[in-house]
Amino acid sequence: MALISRVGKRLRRIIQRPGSVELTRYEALLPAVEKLEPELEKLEDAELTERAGKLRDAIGGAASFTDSQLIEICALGREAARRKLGERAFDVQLLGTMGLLTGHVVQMETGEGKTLAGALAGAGYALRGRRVHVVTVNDYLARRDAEWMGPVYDLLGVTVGWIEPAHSKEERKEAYGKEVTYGAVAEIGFDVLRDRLVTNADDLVQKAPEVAIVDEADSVLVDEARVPLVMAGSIDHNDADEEVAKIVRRLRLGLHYETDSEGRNAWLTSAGASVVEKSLGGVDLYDESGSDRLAAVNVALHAHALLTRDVDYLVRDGKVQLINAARGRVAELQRWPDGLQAAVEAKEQVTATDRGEILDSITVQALLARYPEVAGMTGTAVAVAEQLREFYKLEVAVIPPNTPNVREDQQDRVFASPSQKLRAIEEEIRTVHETGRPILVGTQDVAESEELAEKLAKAELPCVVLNARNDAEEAAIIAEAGKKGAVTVSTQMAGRGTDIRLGGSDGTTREEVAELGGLHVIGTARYPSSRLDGQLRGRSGRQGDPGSAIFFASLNDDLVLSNAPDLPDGIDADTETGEITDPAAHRQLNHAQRVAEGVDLEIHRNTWRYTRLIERQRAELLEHRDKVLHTGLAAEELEKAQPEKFAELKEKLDDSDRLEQVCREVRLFHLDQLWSDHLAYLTDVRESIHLRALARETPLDEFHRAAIPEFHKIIAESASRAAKTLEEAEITDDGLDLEEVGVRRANTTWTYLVHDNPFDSDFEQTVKKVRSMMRMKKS
Ligand SMILES: Nc1ncnc2c1ncn2[C@@H]1O[C@H](COP(=O)(O)OP(=O)(O)OP(=O)(O)O)[C@@H](O)[C@H]1O
Repeated sequence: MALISRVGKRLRRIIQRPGSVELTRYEALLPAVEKLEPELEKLEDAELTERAGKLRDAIGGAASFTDSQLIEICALGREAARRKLGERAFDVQLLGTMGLLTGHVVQMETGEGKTLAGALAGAGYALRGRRVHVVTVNDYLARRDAEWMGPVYDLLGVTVGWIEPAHSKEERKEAYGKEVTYGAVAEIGFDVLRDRLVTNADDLVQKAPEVAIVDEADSVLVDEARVPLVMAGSIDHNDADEEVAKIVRRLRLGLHYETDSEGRNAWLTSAGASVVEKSLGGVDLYDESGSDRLAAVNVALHAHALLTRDVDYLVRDGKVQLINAARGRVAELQRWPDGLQAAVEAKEQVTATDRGEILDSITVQALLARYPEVAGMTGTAVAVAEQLREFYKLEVAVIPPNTPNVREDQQDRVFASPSQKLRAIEEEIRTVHETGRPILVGTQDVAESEELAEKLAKAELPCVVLNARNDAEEAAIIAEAGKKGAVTVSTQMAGRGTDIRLGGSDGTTREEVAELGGLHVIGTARYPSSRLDGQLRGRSGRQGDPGSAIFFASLNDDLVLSNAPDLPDGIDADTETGEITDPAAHRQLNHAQRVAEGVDLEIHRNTWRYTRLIERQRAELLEHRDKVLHTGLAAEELEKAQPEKFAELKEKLDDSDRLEQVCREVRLFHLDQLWSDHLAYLTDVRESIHLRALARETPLDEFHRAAIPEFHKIIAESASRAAKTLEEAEITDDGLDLEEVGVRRANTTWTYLVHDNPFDSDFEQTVKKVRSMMRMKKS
């Protein structure tokens, strides 16, 4: 017995990956959940709802769940799902639900039923009296999951809603009024930003945040964490310098400009600078008067030299559309910072989009930090366990699969050059295709997927391409990707949430395809993150299906060149095929990926250090703004500052609510304006700190020194500006003529996400530092 328990413990340690929480506590509750089943099965629907209501009465307002409450929630949830979806929640799904209810990020493999596990947790939190937001990665999933799980919530007596971009303010208010609200992360964030600008408390759509359950948690909490969501306003137009774009287009790499090996920076050589100066009519770019022009040239050069069409962006419908590298999809709503966006638009000669003053912004990380309780679910959390702990204080719980994964993950094949690698990939596709097994090839970008498809067509190996350009056909392509003989070439798009069923949509040849060995996945290069590799592999072997996966790589792939270019000596390649079997080559490849991941983490850390100060300032400001919004503070202050004019206004309006509202609008106008100016100032400081860093000052300290005193002026300044407005504005029948004194809010506002800001902070230094640190560690 003792031996069995020792072996069991050891086995558990192996299964229980490092960095994950013990599941024993939850597993021990499963028998009790099962025991309740016959009793609950006998209840009428109404009785089941009533029982959930009793649980609500017992636990409403509690700070956490006791074991018996977890048991009751799981038992009621399992029964509700069985009745309403015809799906009795598996034990592993209930482990996921319990992990979520205790504030963890649960790792459940693809296709294991996270949607239901998340919904039962949503219902559990709601019964404890918490308002829940289930945060999804896109609008489609928000609606799909809310509608799909709606009947389960309903039976448990919990109200549910969702938000999507087309929703009106009223519809949003209603959706946020439900106990559980599903919404895409961007949409929830935009509502937060819009709420921050209302001048009348009745216009608020959200209530205070309480619980967030984040779907695809690694993607949202880590990959997209530093992406700012922006709310902009005003009406001016973007004037990209087309003349500069035209000049820069003629410049040649090596002669007129250089780039660093990571492709992050580009700069003019002296020959390049003199060509530009001459073309601009003999200006001196480097004297004081030329600095605007120099900035425009630098941005245009960045757009020209470092951003590549069909890799970083597409040009579709006369618009520049950014590609999200991690997902391989068009990044809806995203744009680069203004200058760069305009420069790329000028480079591609498409109509410039509007530019606006940033009214407010929030990063995804700061958005989630607002929730006192956060939990998440994803197929790949362990690889980012450290970051989840560091940035969110979240622990990972690894839930075992319901059916064991039997996919065969084959050893990478490494080649000396990309062309030798490509030849081997073609050969692999041909060999496997001849067996009839379906094949999914994952490429790094749109351009590569198209080149490969062309090459395969020439070799009489027809394939279907799925990339950001034809994302509308995604569902149809994926539906048939598991058919016998199918060859699908896809960018990272097929990485997440895509369900490739063996045998294709009708499933008639499922058994035959399974017998052949299932789906074979081929990666054409390792991704900059092992999680992306894992997601591609995960397309095969879903829910116990047979399948296999293999990655091809070359020591001249971008990943290696950018992150670990110094190869150890004495690595030999096969003279004919270029294949390298030396384990040192594999080590180099893994090392390059670890460096890339390290760089990414360091950038995340660095961005967070800056944003943290801004977030603290924002929180302080919002506290004050809330007071102005909900009380008569503005009126009191203005009465004190301008008693005579205030008395005049009071007499005219003869309605204290109206009087308070007029004062509030004036005061909030100035407060919001000052905050927007402050944000612009902080951006300037951050950019100029780059130069100060060269003067050996610590950039972050410098940033704080510049940012803190300016912030402390805002509240007092907004009060004194409001007093001045009251003094100067003419009193009219319905208040003050504010337009006349320039108090006019932006008449159009819009929201977008900023794509990784390449000019951010001390980016380059960070990258170099991490890279050399990683090299030192290795040697
Ligand atoms: N307990 C269950 N019994 C039977 N089928 C289930 C059960 N739970 C989930 N399913 C089914 O499994 C499929 C996958 O579920 P779901 O989409 O929630 O998986 P997932 O974990 O979110 O996958 P992905 O990571 O690919 O998004 C669905 O068709 C769902 O109906």
